[in-house]
Amino acid sequence: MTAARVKLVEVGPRDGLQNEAVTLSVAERCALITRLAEAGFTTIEAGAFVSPDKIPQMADTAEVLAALDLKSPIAYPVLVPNDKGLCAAMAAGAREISVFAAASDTFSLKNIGVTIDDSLKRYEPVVRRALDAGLLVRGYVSCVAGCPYEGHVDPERVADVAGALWEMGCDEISLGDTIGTGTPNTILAVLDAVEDRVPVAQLAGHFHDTYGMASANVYAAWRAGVSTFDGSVAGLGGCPYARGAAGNVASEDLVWLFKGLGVETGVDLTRLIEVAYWISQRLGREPASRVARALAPH
Ligand SMILES: CC(C)(COP(=O)([O-])OP(=O)([O-])OC[C@H]1O[C@@H](n2cnc3c(N)ncnc32)[C@H](O)[C@@H]1OP(=O)([O-])[O-])[C@@H](O)C(=O)NCCC(=O)NCCSC(=O)C[C@@](C)(O)CC(=O)[O-]
Repeated sequence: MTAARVKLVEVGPRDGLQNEAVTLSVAERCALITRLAEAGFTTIEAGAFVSPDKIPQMADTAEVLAALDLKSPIAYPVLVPNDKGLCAAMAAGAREISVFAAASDTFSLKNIGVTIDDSLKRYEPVVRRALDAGLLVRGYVSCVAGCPYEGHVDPERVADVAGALWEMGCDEISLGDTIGTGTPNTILAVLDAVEDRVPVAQLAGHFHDTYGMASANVYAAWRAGVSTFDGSVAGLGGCPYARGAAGNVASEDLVWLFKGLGVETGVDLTRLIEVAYWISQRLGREPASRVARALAPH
């Protein structure tokens, strides 16, 4: 059953900016978030409470949250890797957090310094505490269609990690094709395995566009019943622990794709493209999205 309305999660201010060479100021990060909200996004990933030594672009996420209206209907989730991150997120007033695991041990070790099993043990009390405090919790699984270090990833491994996060109480599980090697068949095999453990309505597709397959993967996942998709304005970003990985599917591509399918997103494409050009100029790059380039503002 395909959804007539999809939820688009704008991850540019986190996943996008975390891998850009230019580190933006808090004011610029807030301006980006505000413009994305004005374009119609209702969920905007606002930052990450991770080590500033590892990801300097996400330093001062508490200051970003302090400048946002956290009581507005717009959700501003933040990444949290451990209890220290949760404490900081809660102190900053976050109402939604995301924990992030992987389906590859090597990637997990490079990204967060622990194996998959140890990460799940670490997340269990973090998720419980966040839920007890009334926060919403998303669980990410990286490398669902391939790992930059280990290559092939077994869909059953993805299902085990997604299932473990779901059983911890996560409200939503986002399946990350971190290096963008997936094609529709790969993604459908992953969904097939994961759906035995997590209801499809609670899944999100998080596809990077390294090989230009992200929109095809979104379409396949939507046809398979997924109705939440992550995207990044202008296709910003990548992952610091996956060298060569391109950014997320551009949010402009998502809006264009779903517009063509007659599916409601709530996002104004013209305003979004203005934001794509504004942030790209600030970062000294071109928007990665061909939709944005085709519809470039004069
Ligand atoms: C996970 C850690 C923190 C472990 O880092 P660690 O070094 O193993 O942790 P530690 O406990 O040994 O602590 C070392 C230092 O980090 C500090 N520290 C410890 N925790 C925190 C924290 N929460 N916030 C701030 N500082 C922290 C801690 O206080 C200490 O400081 P020191 O005493 O040396 O001054 C580190 O490896 C880290 O921050 N890694 C960055 C992970 C990251 O942000 N990756 C990118 C996001 S994931 C992604 O992009 C994929 C995704 C989600 O988009 C989906 C997809 O596309 O696949």
